[in-house]
Amino acid sequence: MSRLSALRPVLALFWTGDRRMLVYGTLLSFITALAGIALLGLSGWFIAATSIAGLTLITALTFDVFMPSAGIRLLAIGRTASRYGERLVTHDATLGVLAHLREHVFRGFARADAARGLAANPSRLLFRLTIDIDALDSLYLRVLAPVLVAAGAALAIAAALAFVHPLLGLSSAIVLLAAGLGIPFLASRRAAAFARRRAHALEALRSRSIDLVRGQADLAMTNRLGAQVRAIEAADIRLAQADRALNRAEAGAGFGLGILSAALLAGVLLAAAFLAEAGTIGAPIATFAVLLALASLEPFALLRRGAVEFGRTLQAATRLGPRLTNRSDPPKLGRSAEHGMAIRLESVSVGHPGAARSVLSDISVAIRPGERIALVGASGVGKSTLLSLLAGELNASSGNLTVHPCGLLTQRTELFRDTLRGNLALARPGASDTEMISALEAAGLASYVASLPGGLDTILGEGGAGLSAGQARRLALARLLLRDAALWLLDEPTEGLDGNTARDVVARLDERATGRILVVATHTRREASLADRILVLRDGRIAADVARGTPAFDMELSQLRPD
Ligand SMILES: Nc1ncnc2c1ncn2[C@@H]1O[C@H](COP(=O)(O)OP(=O)(O)OP(=O)(O)O)[C@@H](O)[C@H]1O
Repeated sequence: MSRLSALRPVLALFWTGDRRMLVYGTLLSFITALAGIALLGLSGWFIAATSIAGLTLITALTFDVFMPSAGIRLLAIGRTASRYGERLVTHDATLGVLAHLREHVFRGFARADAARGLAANPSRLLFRLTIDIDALDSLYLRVLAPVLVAAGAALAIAAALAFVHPLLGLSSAIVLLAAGLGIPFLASRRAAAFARRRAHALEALRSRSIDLVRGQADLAMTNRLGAQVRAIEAADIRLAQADRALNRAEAGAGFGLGILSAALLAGVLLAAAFLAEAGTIGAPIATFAVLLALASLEPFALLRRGAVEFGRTLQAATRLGPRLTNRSDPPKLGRSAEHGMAIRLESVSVGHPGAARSVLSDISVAIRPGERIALVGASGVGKSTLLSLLAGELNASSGNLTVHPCGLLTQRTELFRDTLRGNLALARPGASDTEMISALEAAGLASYVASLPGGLDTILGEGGAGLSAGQARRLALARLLLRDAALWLLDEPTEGLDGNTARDVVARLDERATGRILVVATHTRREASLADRILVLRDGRIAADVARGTPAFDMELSQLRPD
């Protein structure tokens, strides 16, 4: 039961989406199933009734062939039309639901706490957004709608058989509902572990294959190619074993439903023969009852696939559920963002989520508009953490914070598989080519881009592949320069650039940063020379705060890495 409760957020999302389409789809499926069953029953009755009517002249002349044959034609055409409509509506509804779901999952993963967790395992997002969401399409198409349709059809058949004889109706209702739903239920329990195993094997197969392709050179150098290939083969074998087990479970459910169908048919046949013998019903009604019984299990047969996939569906719902609830990020403590105001931190402490202690404690500092700050200190002291706090990526655990909207250049350059233009436009969607080229110039990359045949339309590979590390860094810098933010936060902006380019970039930054607040985390003299104030971090606190023009400033500068 607790596992079933994992479906709640998914079902709630289905319901808040376009539920009309889901309801129409189910109704159309129900009409299609009913029309098929009624067609068989009415045809059987009609054939039997016409042949009996033909035995004597009077009945042959008086028997109305038109109404039943019109009914048969109506049912045949109606079934075709409703099947067409059902396919259209149910698939449209499913695609709509999946799109809705994908958006919610993505929003869930975009929350700061989840995004940080994902950074450690990016393939997880890919799997959640692809195979987990796809696994949920069977919830409506193969489980919810077919269960409702099969149960509804069973009740309708039982009601029709109750007209033949009440006991026949009651017993068929019990058999159809108990065994028709029970067999797929048992199949789903039998298959659940295999369905989950299949999903794990598929993820392992995909991620190991990606590792093989991406890390081919490293694997070859360390003589691990063979081991990686064997790991892929092992995942493939597990996948095939799970597939075989699932196929067996599905075949078993099919076999069970086949036996049930034969047993029900035999039972109704015997009952109809008994009732006909007793004179309670005639041959046409007996034929009608037998053919209804013949068709009654058809809607249940559609449950087989959904039943064996149900374990996977539950697993996907369990994984995605926490991302679907409407929790927002925790409020940012004492944070206000007002234009024209300086940055102000009052007794602020900050740490990384899940870490035992704060990285920075009880920090107080005020930064005036237009001021340029260099953050210096030993590696791991918390410079990047302070930038993340100012950028709003981390929350303060205590204290008050006033900060501007900002542009942030982190140590890890995030570039996307897109054109250079697309990568730059992330910073300012409406930016013109001239503005982009000017930003590239300021970042020292314009002449390289001009030398490319595609110019700004050149497509980058995943993660900026196609650019050297230094070029990628300059492109990220150009993207920052395009952002017209009052505050620029730069984390070691010229790391990885050669001396000449780095000096050039610092000079251009100096020019472009006029009028903005600049906070640069750095280990080098050339970057710190941009600043008119140096904050020295030590042991989680600000150990020194020195202004340009003082001997202390020159001393701090001299202790930094020379260019
Ligand atoms: N995502 C994270 N989760 C947990 N702890 C982290 C995380 N990122 C950094 N830390 C820890 O926070 C502390 C400060 O790290 P931070 O990156 O801010 O240092 P830094 O001064 O910028 O170092 P560097 O000069 O090497 O870039 C370190 O002890 C580090 O281990």
